[in-house]
Amino acid sequence: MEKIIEVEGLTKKYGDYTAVDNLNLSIAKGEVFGLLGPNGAGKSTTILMLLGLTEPNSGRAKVCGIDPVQSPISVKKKVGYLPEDVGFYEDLTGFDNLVYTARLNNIPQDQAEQKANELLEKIGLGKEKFKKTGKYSRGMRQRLGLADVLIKNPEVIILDEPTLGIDPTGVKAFLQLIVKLSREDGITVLFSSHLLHQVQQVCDRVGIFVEGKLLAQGNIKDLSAQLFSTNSFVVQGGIKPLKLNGSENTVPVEKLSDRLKAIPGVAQVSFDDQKFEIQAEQDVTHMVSQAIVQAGYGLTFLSKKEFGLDDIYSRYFQ
Ligand SMILES: Nc1ncnc2c1ncn2[C@@H]1O[C@H](COP(=O)(O)OP(=O)(O)OP(=O)(O)O)[C@@H](O)[C@H]1O
Repeated sequence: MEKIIEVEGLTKKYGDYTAVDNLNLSIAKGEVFGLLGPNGAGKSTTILMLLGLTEPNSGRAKVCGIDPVQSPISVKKKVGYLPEDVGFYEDLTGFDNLVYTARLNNIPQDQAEQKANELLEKIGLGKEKFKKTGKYSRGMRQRLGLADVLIKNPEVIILDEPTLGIDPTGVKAFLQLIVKLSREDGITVLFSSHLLHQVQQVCDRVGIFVEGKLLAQGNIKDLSAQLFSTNSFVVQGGIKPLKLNGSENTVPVEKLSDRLKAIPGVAQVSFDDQKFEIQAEQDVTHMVSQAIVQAGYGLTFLSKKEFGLDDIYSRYFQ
C-alpha cells in the first residue's frame, strides 16, 4: 500500500523537555488516521513538524514523499491544515473567503468561483455562502475551514481538534463529511483529538499518544486484542430450562458449557448458577443463543460487550 506519511524516530525537545519522543508512524493513502491523546501529549507538535513549521531535533518525516524540513513550501502545497481555530476575513462572505484562498493558490478566478460553489454545497453551507463569516457559528466556521483546506486540492488533510465547540448535530455532520472525503476522493486524513468516541467513529486506525510517546497503534480491534489478550468480546446471559416439551430435553449445564466452548472463537466459558459469561475473540452472540435453545433452555437475558477505545484508553492510563 502506498505510504503518504512516514515518520522515523522523530523527536522534538523544548529545552530539556521532550515533547515528541522517537515517533515512528506510517499512514497509507486514503486512510483516516486518528492521533489520540490527552492535552499536552505532543499531537500539535507532531503536526507542526509534518508541516515543516517546526524542525525536529532528530529523526525524519516524509509527507507525500517530501521532507518537510528541506522543502516546507512543497509540503504545504500538498497538505491542507485545519488548525483548532481557523481565521477568516470576518467582513467577507464565506464564498469570498474561499475564492480569496483559491486565488492565493494561483487558481484562476473562474475556476476558483466554480470550486468555491461546489465546496460550499458539499460542506452544507450553500444557503449561507453570501453571509459574512463574522456572523458564522463555530460549527459553520469549522466547515468553512474544511472547504478552505480543500480548495487547493490537497492529497492530505490534517485536522487538529476540529470539532471543539461544535454542537452534537454539527459534530456528526462534520465527521460524516470527513469519512466521505476520504472514501470518495481518496484523501488521506490525519485527525488529532482527545475525544475517544469521535476518533472511534471515523478513523480506520488510531495511534495512542501519551507524554510524547506513541504507546500503540492499530485498528480498534487490534488494539483491544493487544490489551485484552485476544478476547475482546464478552457475552453474558441467564438461562432457564424450558418446560414446554418436558425437562428430559434439557441437557445438563456442564454439557451446555462444553457445547459453548466448542463454538469457534470462544476462549472461556464460566457458569454461576443460571448465569454465564463467555469470552471470545469475535462476536459469537448468535451462536451462543442457538446453542442454548438447542440444549433445551430459554434465555432470561443476553448482553454483549465489545471493548472500545474507552477501555483501551483507560487501560493505558491504569
Ligand atoms: N513552543 C513551545 N515551547 C515550549 N514548550 C512547548 C511549546 N509547544 C508545546 N510545548 C509543550 O510540549 C508539550 C506537547 O504540546 P502539544 O501542543 O504538542 O500537545 P498536544 O497533544 O497537541 O496538546 P493540546 O491538545 O493541548 O494542544 C506540552 O507539554 C507543551 O507544553
